[in-house]
Amino acid sequence: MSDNPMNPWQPLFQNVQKFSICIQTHLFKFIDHHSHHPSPPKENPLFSLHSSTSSKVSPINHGSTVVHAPDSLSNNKEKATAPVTKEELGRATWTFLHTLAAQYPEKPTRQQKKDVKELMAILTRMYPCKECADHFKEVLRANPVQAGSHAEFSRWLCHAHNVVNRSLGKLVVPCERVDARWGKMDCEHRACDLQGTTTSFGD
Ligand SMILES: Cc1cc2nc3c(=O)[nH]c(=O)nc-3n(C[C@H](O)[C@H](O)[C@H](O)COP(=O)(O)OP(=O)(O)OC[C@H]3O[C@@H](n4cnc5c(N)ncnc54)[C@H](O)[C@@H]3O)c2cc1C
Repeated sequence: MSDNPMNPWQPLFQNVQKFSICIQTHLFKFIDHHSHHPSPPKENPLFSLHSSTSSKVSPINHGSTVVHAPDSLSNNKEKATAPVTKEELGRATWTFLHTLAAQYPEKPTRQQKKDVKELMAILTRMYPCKECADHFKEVLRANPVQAGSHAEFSRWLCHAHNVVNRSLGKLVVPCERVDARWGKMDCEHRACDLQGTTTSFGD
């Protein structure tokens, strides 16, 4: 396709590309925060959707829309497709879970309480490390999920994480200080906060 100004798909491609850059900026912010990575690329997104071709990118898919990847990525397939380790997966999952706990409302709805319990149960069935999933099932059996409030759920999760830590010979974390380690996501106008009930009846 060429850069035809009359192309009716052009606004869509531009929006998708803006979205892609936005996601990558937040992703890089996160990585930067944790590993002092250099600042995010501003004009060279990991993937870009164009209605035209460029000499600096290689198409990796053909069709009505061409998806381009930077040469550095398309020439280095091994790196791009390298599987994550059990440790990397574990760190990413704990980050997700503790961040969820940090944002879990003080007064969760009945549905939110049900959802976190279900989420933990799903981990015991679908976590992509069977040994870990089986182990977590035992952890949950001995320590049923407590999700009546933010404080209760974040302490419970910290305790469950410590049970896993102990079994792996790792240091345990004092759970009364868990809020100092994990906070809410840094979103403008608290746009990432989960909403809970403002009243205490009904649960
Ligand atoms: C549900 C689940 C079950 C797992 N089961 C197994 C298993 O059976 N066998 C196995 O080999 N691996 C398992 N893992 C992976 C393992 O727990 C670690 O994630 C992995 O070994 C990497 O450890 P890490 O030392 O980098 O820190 P992680 O344990 O991944 O912790 C990440 C960060 O969380 C913080 N943290 C540590 N403990 C706590 C706590 N109690 N409360 C709050 N924050 C804390 C620390 O800052 C730490 O750097 C499991 C992971 C998950 C999510």
